[in-house]
Amino acid sequence: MTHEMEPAVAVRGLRKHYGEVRAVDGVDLVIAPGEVVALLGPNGAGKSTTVDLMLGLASPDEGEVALLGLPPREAMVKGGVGVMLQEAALLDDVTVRETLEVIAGLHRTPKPVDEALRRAGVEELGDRRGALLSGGQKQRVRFAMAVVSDPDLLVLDEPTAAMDVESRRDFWRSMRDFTDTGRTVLFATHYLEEAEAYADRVVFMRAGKVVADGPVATVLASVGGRVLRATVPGARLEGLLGLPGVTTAELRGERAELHCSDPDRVLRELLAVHPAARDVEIRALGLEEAFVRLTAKESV
Ligand SMILES: Nc1ncnc2c1ncn2[C@@H]1O[C@H](COP(=O)(O)OP(=O)(O)OP(=O)(O)O)[C@@H](O)[C@H]1O
Repeated sequence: MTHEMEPAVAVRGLRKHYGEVRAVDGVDLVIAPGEVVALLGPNGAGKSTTVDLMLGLASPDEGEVALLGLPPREAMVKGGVGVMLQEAALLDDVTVRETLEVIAGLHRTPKPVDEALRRAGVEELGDRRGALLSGGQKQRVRFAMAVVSDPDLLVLDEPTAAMDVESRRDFWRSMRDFTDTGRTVLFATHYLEEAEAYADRVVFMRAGKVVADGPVATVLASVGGRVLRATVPGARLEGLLGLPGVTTAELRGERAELHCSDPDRVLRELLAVHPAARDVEIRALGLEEAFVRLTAKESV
């Protein structure tokens, strides 16, 4: 592989506004070769716009992008970057194999088409025309299209959007084979469990900005994440919120859920006020809860 000394992705001060909407509002992101990074955020956070700017499909108002040390278009033309976008068209009357042959023909050192089909787990779909593919099959074929150039960097926008559970599992198995060879992957997703399972690092966006960036465990720790649950007869929400160390609290019937960073302390405080509290559980915050807390704060 080439470009080993350069970051796979280097984005600095990226901005794109559409009228009043700050779709991307000052994003910095450096991804080292070999990293698998998930881009997360609620609808409208700016993930797709960031991906489009990174790939040179839209031009930024401000900021710079380098992929594998090159301007995006140059990196793409060289075949170093594989791309899987949600809306990538598949021609109805052309077979999957023919589509892949056309794409392979655009690159200098493509993989054999059969190998790309195999990597994407769609060997049996080679002779199928685009019109006859299901939504999930189309996504797998788009993956084959993205890897046929044998790229060092793969950028995927919601790759598993139309897939059922089994297809998603197969897809990620193919992806593992790809990343095991030291390639770099950036994928945007709404499935937090995919980020948790497959990414070395998560980047959370909200309102055009990066609000958290790091390994899953580090991001969870930064959100201060422990949850203490207990059955607390006679509890009232205001009282629970007033306990020292509690950041947020919920109460359903007698079952209380307290978010905090020091659950031992909160438990002592709770028992001091509510000696009858019982069925206590303490667990770490999940990525989904961290996501809600990181992305639901006051708008910036
Ligand atoms: N071409 C455009 N013209 C005007 N506004 C746009 C355009 N593209 C994106 N936006 C706006 O920019 C913001 C960010 O959109 P973007 O599609 O990047 O978000 P996203 O995080 O990818 O969302 P989703 O999870 O729904 O795909 C949104 O408010 C969107 O409406």
